Amino acid sequence: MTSNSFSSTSGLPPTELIPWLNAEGSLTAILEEKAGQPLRVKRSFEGYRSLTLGQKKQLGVRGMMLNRPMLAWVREVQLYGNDEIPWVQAQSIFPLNSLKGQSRRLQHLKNTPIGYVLFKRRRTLPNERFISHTSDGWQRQTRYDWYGRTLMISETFLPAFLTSDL
Ligand SMILES: C=C(O[C@@H]1C=C(C(=O)O)C=C[C@H]1O)C(=O)O
Repeated sequence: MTSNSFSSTSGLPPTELIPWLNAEGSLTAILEEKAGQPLRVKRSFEGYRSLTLGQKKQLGVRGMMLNRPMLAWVREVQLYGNDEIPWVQAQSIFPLNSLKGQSRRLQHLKNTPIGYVLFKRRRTLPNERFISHTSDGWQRQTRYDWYGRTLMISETFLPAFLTSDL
């Protein structure tokens, strides 16, 4: 179940981007289909960070917990299709309590796309999605419920994505 809310100062996204912003399931899978080759992932950051108030709210944190410091594992990447310049930049936030048991492997992905793990057994996952326009491009922020663990993935479609043959 996805509820999409468009919030932007410059009206609606370009028509050709809307199916990508709304796509259910793994973005990796449809980017690879478009590229005709495996997605290349370049990591720019991976490690523990203290969450901002905004990030805590996006993760659904409420009440007193909002005022407490909250650590999460954060991964920031650029995703490459069949171009020399990146199509998407992404940030994934895993609150520590979402990194128990099996999901600890999400901290050791290296250049494997998260999508390979998240959508390994299920084509789609329950989620709530927010779409907005940022200075880097149109962005979708998805809060996933992954077997009871909450994680937040933001994906921004960079200008190169729009100029590639859609
Ligand atoms: C979350 C997915 O994985 C993709 C891969 C990412 C990564 O490896 O860090 C981040 C965001 C996604 O675009 C997906 O396939 O939907």
